[in-house]
Amino acid sequence: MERGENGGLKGPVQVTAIQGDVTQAHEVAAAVTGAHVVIHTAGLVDVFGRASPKTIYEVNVQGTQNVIEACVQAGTRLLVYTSSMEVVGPNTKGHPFYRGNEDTPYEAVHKHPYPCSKALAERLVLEANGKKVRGGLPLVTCALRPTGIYGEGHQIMRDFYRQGLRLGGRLFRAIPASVEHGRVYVGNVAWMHVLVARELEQRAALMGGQVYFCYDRSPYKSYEDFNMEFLGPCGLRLVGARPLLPYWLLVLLATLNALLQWLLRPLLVYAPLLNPYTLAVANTTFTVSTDKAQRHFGYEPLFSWEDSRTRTILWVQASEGSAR
Ligand SMILES: NC(=O)c1ccc[n+]([C@@H]2O[C@H](COP(=O)([O-])OP(=O)(O)OC[C@H]3O[C@@H](n4cnc5c(N)ncnc54)[C@H](O)[C@@H]3O)[C@@H](O)[C@H]2O)c1
Ligand SMILES: C[C@@H](CO)CCC[C@@H](C)[C@H]1CC[C@H]2[C@@H]3[C@H](O)C=C4C[C@@H](O)CC[C@]4(C)[C@H]3CC[C@]12C
Repeated sequence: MERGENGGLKGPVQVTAIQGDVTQAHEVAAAVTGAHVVIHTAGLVDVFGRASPKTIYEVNVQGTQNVIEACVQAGTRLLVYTSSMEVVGPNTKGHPFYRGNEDTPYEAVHKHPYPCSKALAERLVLEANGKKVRGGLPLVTCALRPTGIYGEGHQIMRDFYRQGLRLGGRLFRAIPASVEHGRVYVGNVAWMHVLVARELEQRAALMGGQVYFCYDRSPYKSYEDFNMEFLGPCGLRLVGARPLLPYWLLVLLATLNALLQWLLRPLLVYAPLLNPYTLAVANTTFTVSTDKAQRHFGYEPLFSWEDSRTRTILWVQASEGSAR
């Protein structure tokens, strides 16, 4: 194997897939045994009410506890956790977080099961830093907090695309363009994980117990305007310079959806995109501006904004065939 541009090993890599459920401690233990570093990214991402709060807790919190325990038992010293921006916010009060960093004061108050579970899991991971693993050495942990991830495989982007096609090539603005929402390209999120995994051992004193926002040079825009960076070149247009529906009506629709979800629960899972929580997230400014990852472990985005945009557009276009 030779060294690549970024100093990493280049060439074929052997991957062994081990399938397992993080809620099953013995399955996690089997997967972790013999590992030098663990990147724990598994999670139940549900802000739509598809899964019960109990299931979200079991996967995201109990699952993370199982991963920590497996590291301790197996003597694995390095643990990287995929947390989320939602551990910080937007909070239930709708306070904006504008170009914030890891040290920006913010009242992180959550009620929804998903951010609550991510916050609890992140705390478990950070508190486990320094815990003795088998063999007596200390565990070194850190947490990465991506903002809204986009790129190939982004299901919600595909859903918006299909909806736009059904509506004759149009989407209708619901959120003011002035509300900025942080986004990061999936390849850069992955790259940041790889760098942390690579550097954590050497820089344990600096990086152990730390949190890092995942960021790149994607532009600051509203959720809908950002999506149009990809959906526009795929033939869709966003109608309206301002939201077409007044905010109070969106709140009413979101509340009706929540009520319907509750009423229909015994019969079926009704989980539309719009609910009071997703509306609040989409309608609250949350953007990150930081260089902590660069300072601590030399992170630079692997994919430029232009590359990230092109790759995402190509993926959306490729999904067109299956959309019709
Ligand atoms: N999508 C985002 O915008 C975003 C933003 C910030 C953080 N995150 C975090 O990134 C991680 C990956 O999210 P994603 O958006 O790729 O979601 P995803 O649903 O595509 O990936 C989650 C993965 O976890 C696996 N998983 C779920 N339950 C499991 C279980 N019980 N045992 C083992 N594996 C299980 C799924 O099979 C899936 O492969 C999650 O931890 C999520 O909280 C996502
Ligand atoms: C009101 C609609 C008009 O078009 C738009 C609704 C969009 C919402 C469904 C999404 C807006 C923001 C998204 C979330 C955000 O990007 C960050 C997240 C963090 C991550 O850990 C999980 C996914 C998510 C919660 C993401 C989910 C979808 C949105 C709420």
